[in-house]
Amino acid sequence: MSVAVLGAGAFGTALAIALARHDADVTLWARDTDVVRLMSRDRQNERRLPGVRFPARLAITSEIGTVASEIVLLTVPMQQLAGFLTFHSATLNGRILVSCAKGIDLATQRGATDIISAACPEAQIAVLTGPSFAADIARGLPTALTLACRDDRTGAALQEALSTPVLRLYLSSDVRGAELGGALKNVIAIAAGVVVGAGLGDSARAALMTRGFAEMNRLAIRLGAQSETLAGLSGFGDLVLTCTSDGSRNFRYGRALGAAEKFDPQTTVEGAATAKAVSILAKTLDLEMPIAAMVAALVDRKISISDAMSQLLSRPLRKE
Ligand SMILES: NC(=O)C1=CN([C@@H]2O[C@H](COP(=O)(O)OP(=O)(O)OC[C@H]3O[C@@H](n4cnc5c(N)ncnc54)[C@H](OP(=O)(O)O)[C@@H]3O)[C@@H](O)[C@H]2O)C=CC1
Ligand SMILES: O=C(CO)COP(=O)(O)O
Repeated sequence: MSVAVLGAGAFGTALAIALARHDADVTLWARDTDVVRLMSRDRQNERRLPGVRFPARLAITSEIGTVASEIVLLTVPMQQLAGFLTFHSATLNGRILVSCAKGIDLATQRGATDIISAACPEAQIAVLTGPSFAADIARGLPTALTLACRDDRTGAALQEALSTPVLRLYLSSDVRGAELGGALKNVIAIAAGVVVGAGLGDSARAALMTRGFAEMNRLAIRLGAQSETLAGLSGFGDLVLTCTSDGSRNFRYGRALGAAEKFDPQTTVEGAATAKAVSILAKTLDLEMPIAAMVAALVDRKISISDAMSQLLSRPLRKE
């Protein structure tokens, strides 16, 4: 079995390592020839996933045209996905494309699978998502993810091809629910970080996670997702992980906002743009998404932390 992973960030590198360790022929593609040269020389991704050696079956390339695998994992960040596909759709059309990005495109307010199917209409599309830090996958720690695909046979084949003894994939046909769970939990993770950074305590964080989960469901179900999917690994599972762990960049970013501390602007924080996309969607769909609106306003520095909190706390009392 051969798999290509396009995008040599932390997640793409970790998946490539995990699959190559488990006897797959894996090609990891990066756009930058210097990065490819260094990874080939050092047999590790020093910048994005330092300290984890590449298995022998992991090949590295900057030549996307030489990538022959039928199964292709797309691991570039969400806000770069549409631009990436503009360049590479001819190469990728007709293959099995597995979306691994967690976000909503700000320019179009569309999820990854809609962006992929618009660029590559002949491709078969799946979503791989769930609670999984790149560092954990790369270390071979046990991880469980959702593999969502509308076509049952392709989904089952991908589940088989991409599972390893420590990377367990659960199959779903709810592509919309899987991609929205992964996208929306990042927004709530930023808000959870804000609560912790502002010193509001763990009880407030638990309340925010719970109300955030209700908000995730509200939007996702309106967009055609199934509530069972949101309650699974791709929604609730990933929400728990990213709202409670320092390993999450979204959580750390929110915590820095809440504590008025600096944060490295080069870090990938998918929830920031996604919160803005969600706020636009909420207006269009006439949905109440107060936590996403608060995160969007905080990201753009349109509101102070204390004003954000008092706005949330002064909302009318209502039934749960
Ligand atoms: N890290 C994690 O633990 C997890 C991440 N994810 C998801 O995976 C996605 C990627 O995240 P992650 O790997 O962590 O991100 P990183 O910040 O580690 O790396 C981003 C990578 O994307 C590459 N990239 C950016 N734009 C383009 C482009 N236009 N064409 C080609 N490559 C590009 C960058 O290349 P360059 O260095 O040249 O800029 C870099 O290698 C996100 O949606 C994230 O939510 C999902 C689960 C876990
Ligand atoms: O999605 C992730 C874990 O499942 C990674 O979260 P961060 O992007 O917040 O680091």
